[in-house]
Amino acid sequence: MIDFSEFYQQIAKSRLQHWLHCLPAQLHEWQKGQLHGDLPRWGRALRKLPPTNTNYVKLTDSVSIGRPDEISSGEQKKITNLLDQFHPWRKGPFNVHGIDIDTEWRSDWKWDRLAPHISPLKHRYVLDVGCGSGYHLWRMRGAGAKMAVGIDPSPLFLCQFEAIKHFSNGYQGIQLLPLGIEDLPELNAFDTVFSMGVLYHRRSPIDHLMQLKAQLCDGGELVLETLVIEGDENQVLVPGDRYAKMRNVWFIPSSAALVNWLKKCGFENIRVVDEGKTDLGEQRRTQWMRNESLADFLDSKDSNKTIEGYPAPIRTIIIANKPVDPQNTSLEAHYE
Ligand SMILES: Nc1ncnc2c1ncn2[C@@H]1O[C@H](C[S@+](CC[C@H]([NH3+])C(=O)[O-])CC(=O)[O-])[C@@H](O)[C@H]1O
Repeated sequence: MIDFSEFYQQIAKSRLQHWLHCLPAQLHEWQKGQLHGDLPRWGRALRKLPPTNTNYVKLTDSVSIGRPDEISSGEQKKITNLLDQFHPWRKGPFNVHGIDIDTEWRSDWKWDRLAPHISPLKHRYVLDVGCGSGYHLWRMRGAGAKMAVGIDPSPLFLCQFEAIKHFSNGYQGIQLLPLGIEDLPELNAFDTVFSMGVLYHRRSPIDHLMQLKAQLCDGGELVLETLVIEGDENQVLVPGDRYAKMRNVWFIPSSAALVNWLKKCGFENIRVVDEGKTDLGEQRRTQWMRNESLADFLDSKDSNKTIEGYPAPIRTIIIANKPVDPQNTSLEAHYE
């Protein structure tokens, strides 16, 4: 249904080549398990997307692929209708041949907050864990990453990614894989690993941090973005049944507590580079995401509280490094 063979060819020549011992079999199993879900329907919509031909792939300030004047108005309508079959579009925005996919989240705002603080991505191998539709993967390539790999178990987000990629005229060095963090072997190969909006969904956040560390090469950089509460290093919120109507929220620490967790996991050079309340303009209902959004998750009389009475979402960005192991010779020395 989804063809990953070109990606396998790309990584066969790279420092990720050791991943090939398990990845193709894993993805084959995954596709077999999707036969009775929505993937076949989304796959049909993907195959109906008309071929277009562009060399316009702009990834620096936005994700804009293809110019408006490269397609007819009839094609524009057809593409818009097909893209709408991948509703709800949560992470973006994307512009495809002038079609503005105004997603629920302004993921570009998050990118703008973190970009000044991270090590330059030029020539780096980067992994984005829980990458959603892959919006940030495109921005990582735009910032010069040699290869941007995203993992996200949701088949819808894979199809959204493939839909955008369809228009990019064979653009390489970027791929979303339908895997969870728990499915990865210890690759110890990425220069930068991003985990954004994932930690609070994990039942075991310390294991999550250790799994992220196991993907980094020595000295590599972790960019961790997650929900936090205000408070000192001893404060952690474990919400009841729901937090902001989400059922799958487990641990919301303070930034100070999270710094301690990272220390405990053996990270170094840990710094909080940004912390702020989520703005109603950053997560909202749009014509491409017609379900409930942040305004519906907050107390209508007090926007400092969620509808359950918990503190409204505050998000932190923390950067840390995996220590260099003096015993370990650099991966770079082995490949390329
Ligand atoms: N086990 C797992 N492993 C990896 N990903 C997972 C797992 N479980 C769920 N996810 C994925 O993690 C993403 C979290 S959203 C952040 C998107 C982007 N990073 C953003 O910063 O905007 C945050 C939110 O919407 O609450 C979803 O796409 C899940 O499918």
